[in-house]
Amino acid sequence: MASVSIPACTTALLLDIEGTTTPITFDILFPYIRDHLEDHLSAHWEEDECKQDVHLLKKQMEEDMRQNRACPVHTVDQTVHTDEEKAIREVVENVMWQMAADRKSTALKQLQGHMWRAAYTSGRIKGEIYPDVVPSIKMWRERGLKVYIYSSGSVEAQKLLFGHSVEGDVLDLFDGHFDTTIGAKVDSKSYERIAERIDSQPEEITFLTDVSRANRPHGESLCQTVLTRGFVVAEAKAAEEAGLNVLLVVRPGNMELTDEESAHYNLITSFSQLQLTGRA
Ligand SMILES: CSCCC(=O)C(=O)COP(=O)(O)O
Ligand SMILES: [Mg+2]
Repeated sequence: MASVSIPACTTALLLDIEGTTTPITFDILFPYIRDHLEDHLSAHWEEDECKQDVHLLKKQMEEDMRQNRACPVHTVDQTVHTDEEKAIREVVENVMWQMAADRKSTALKQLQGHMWRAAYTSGRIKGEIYPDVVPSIKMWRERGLKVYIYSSGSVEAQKLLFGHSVEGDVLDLFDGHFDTTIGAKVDSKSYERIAERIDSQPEEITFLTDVSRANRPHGESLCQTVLTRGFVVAEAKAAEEAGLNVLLVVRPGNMELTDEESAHYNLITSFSQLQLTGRA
């Protein structure tokens, strides 16, 4: 395995989760949402947290409609009798649609985090982490580097995943967490804000991520992707624009890179390939 050097001025590593520290298939977490969504909404509909989640989802739907983004047309099924059942069906429909399109809206991610909480704390699910991740982070920290997470998953969901991982509670490996409340991962301003928040210059940060452009669900045209997501620029490009050093992480199941991207970015298949040149 070839090693890849990071600039000697690097003081911090910023890590994506899905496709970078954790398998992209997420074959436990996302199916859990699909299987339990309706029951979760029915059980917690009158509680403040659930009301806030639904409020945020409704604001997102309104924004999507204002932006002329494709969204589900409500086709409430005939078995639905009460206003509450109808409202729940509409939320379910919208959430399923957002998940099918792999939307990264703060509203969706907040609801998912709240739903996963009970499953993690009861031990029903555990956060997946690739085996090279924990030893590498420990080594980077021993060499004086700070390590942060920046994921579309909410900070609460991030902490649940690393706090209840297959390797136990590894939360103390991280110096901080960022999610889309600081800005979208495809917006270069988000990376500038993170640099400011961690008191670093952008060029002192190395960002490890899997996504170089918008994920396009299988069979969807580029035009559909632009309509449903409202962007085609990706997080690697946005981070680069902000002045960060970017490494693309190639893991099983990640989106295939174009020849141009493979030539442009430094690629790693394991964190253990990172070489900390010029550091004590
Ligand atoms: C934090 S666990 C859930 C991850 C998630 O919901 C997600 O969308 C991952 O996106 P990422 O930015 O880590 O690729
Ligand atoms: Mg990712």
